[in-house]
Amino acid sequence: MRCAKLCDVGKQRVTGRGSRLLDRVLAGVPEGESPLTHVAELPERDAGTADWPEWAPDPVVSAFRSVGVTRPWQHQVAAASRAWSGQHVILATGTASGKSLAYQLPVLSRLTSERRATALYLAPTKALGVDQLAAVTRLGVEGVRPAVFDGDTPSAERDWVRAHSRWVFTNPDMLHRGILPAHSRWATFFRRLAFVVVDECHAYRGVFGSHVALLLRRLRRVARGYGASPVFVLASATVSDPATSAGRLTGLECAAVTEDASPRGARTVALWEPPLLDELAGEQGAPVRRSAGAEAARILADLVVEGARTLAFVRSRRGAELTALGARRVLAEVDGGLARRVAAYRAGFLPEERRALERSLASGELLGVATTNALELGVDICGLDAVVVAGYPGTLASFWQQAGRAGRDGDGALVVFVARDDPLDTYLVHHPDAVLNRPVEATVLDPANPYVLGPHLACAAAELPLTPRCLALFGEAEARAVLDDLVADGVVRQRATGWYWVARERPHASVSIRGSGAEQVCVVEADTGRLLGTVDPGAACWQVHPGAVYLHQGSSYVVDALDLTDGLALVHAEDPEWSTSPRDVVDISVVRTLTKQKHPGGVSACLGEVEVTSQVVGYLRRLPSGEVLDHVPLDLPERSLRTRAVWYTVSDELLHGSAPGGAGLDPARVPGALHAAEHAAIGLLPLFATCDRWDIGGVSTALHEDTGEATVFVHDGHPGGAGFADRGFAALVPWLVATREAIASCDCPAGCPSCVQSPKCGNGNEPLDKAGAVAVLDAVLGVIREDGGVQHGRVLDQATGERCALTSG
Ligand SMILES: Nc1ncnc2c1ncn2[C@@H]1O[C@H](COP(=O)(O)OP(=O)(O)OP(=O)(O)O)[C@@H](O)[C@H]1O
Repeated sequence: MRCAKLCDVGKQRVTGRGSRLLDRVLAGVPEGESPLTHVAELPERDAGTADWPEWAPDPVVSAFRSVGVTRPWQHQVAAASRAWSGQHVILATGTASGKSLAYQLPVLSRLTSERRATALYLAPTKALGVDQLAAVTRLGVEGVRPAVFDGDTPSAERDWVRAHSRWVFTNPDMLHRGILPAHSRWATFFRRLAFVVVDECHAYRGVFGSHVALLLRRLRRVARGYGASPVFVLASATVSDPATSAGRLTGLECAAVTEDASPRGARTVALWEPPLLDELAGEQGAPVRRSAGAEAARILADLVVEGARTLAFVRSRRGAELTALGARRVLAEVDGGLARRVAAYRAGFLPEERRALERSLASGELLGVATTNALELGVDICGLDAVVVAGYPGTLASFWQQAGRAGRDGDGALVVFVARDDPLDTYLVHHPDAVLNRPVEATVLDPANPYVLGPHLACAAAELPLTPRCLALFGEAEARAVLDDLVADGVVRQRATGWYWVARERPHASVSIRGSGAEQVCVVEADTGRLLGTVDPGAACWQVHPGAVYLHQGSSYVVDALDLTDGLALVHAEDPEWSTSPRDVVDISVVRTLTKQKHPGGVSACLGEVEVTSQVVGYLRRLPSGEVLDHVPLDLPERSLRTRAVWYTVSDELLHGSAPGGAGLDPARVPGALHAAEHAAIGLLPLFATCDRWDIGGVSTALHEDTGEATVFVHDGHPGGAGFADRGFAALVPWLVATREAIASCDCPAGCPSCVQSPKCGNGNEPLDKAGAVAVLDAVLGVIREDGGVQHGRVLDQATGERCALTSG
């Protein structure tokens, strides 16, 4: 397969700069050892411009002209005009397609024509908010007084911002903790609020997305309390089904503008799988691939030698440092001057430092930069000669955001995606359509999760009493049920007119919108007493167990002690050469089956509530090459989690049967086959739900006491779930097909991290049966397909005991 595709592409390869650069990078690879699995040529696209809309006041148009924008692009006018006419709108077009102008134009026009109107801008990161403020300030439109209001704003300035700024740039954290609880101090601002801009809205997914969805409903309620109904303008480089995603996030009907009319240079996209190494052994003696970071360093160095301005995106901060270092080392042997033109970039940079970096990349003074995704959002770096993406960044949205930095008008650019040792990456480099022709994944969030809804209803009640009329905003029935619990807990009091917050202290400070909502574990440097950060209590045993290497703002620390009772992890600064990966053992019981599809032939697929009991039992120390140093045991308490899971059961006849369609497995092979199928399924779910494999977990067993059959569970890692299991259930067939393909297309003999080994398996990746997993998945998929796919299944709702036809597949 590999060869055929390459030859096809080879024939039609054009001589653009992208393919010339790729040839240079491949020059040193021995014949027959090409790491390429696919090469695609993406054509150039011309700009589609439009006239400035008639409603845009002259001073605003002149401001844009003064920064070099002579004519807007068509999608900018389409989105801006919708927002101007009062329609909520989401603009979902590519990286660097000028999304900022699309919201700046209606907002600045309104602020110019209505001298009292105000606007709010929300960014997922502080840095992006500061960058966008700088862009609006540069436009210099009179009377707007744009200002940042975030955790870094000195208190002396805060009063000024509240009183005078007409366009406030902030983030969800500040809106939650600083603005909504003190809304009476913002009364004038809220009364005149005309627009809310939600930038990079695909960042709001999973539990964080569910929090932000409820936060936006709280914002709408407070604004309504002051008589305002602002228009929402959302922007994202890439979200799937944008109108639905925006609707779920804001609770409002949103129009979508998706046709991208910005110009784009031609790009050569190469998919690259590093070779398996003979000399290194991973867990259970499995082969290890050359690390994506090491491969990226070499590619980066080759591109720099060619004079190509290149960004290499690497998954971790440490990885970014190591990749830059690796590239510099290679270059030092060629030309010391070139080595100095490579740098690392990671989180924690100040806006001035980002600007300086943008300038030196644009001028060519810097040729190569290895970076984390800190450079993904809101950095005006585009038109580069090459981008190397080392390791799938988790979502297709992020992948295109990163790849979109490459592409110059006229002469092409190169994008190289280097697979990591991981089933999802393996799948992607062997299935180019899943990278090149697939719509980006749906943004999954679940504002009805009672664990998230409860804290937000408490905050809402503390902001303004909740009346029965408001409940529709928060999902009527779910909100009533959660309020009943809050009343029973004595947190809110119900009166004839509604629900009232009773305590003196407001609940906001104890609600973390970036985690589960529970009290956080503080990570403190023991020597200095400095608070480095906080960790979700549910994740503490994972992230800050004794001995864990903890990274903060690019610096490395090692955990000395974890005290779960006091919520404290003590660390010291240390940068060992290894990283650590925790191992846990997990048990699962079914609390309630919500939907069940029973397929004649021996397979059932279910979605439901489960109780997961897990215990971190040790951790692996691993070198950057992937080599495992040792396993260190730990003694930590069990943790119990009530969440949602998707699971399938397989009958003994189907597992053992040798008739056509049966897996034909000897009973002794079943545990290893199910275990391998479970690991790969966890690795592949992020292809369908915007989650990380660390957001989910799994259990497989040859006989589960609740189902009475061989069962594979994949569960959400957050209390109440974040929608990931639901998404897995909805996409069961394509998900299992991709899982099977990822296993089958890995060329290792008996299982490795690229297919069925899991980096967090509590059983030390034992037993695993790679061929058995393919046999089980073939048998399961055969039965489901025989039954006409999932759409024709029946649903058993055990909560009501009713049977109804399944409507979603
Ligand atoms: N109509 C236009 N004509 C020419 N240049 C434009 C136009 N609109 C925007 N630009 C320029 O395109 C670049 C990218 O714009 P912008 O940063 O708004 O894109 P974006 O879509 O928000 O990017 P990202 O995906 O990184 O968030 C900027 O330098 C901007 O000045």
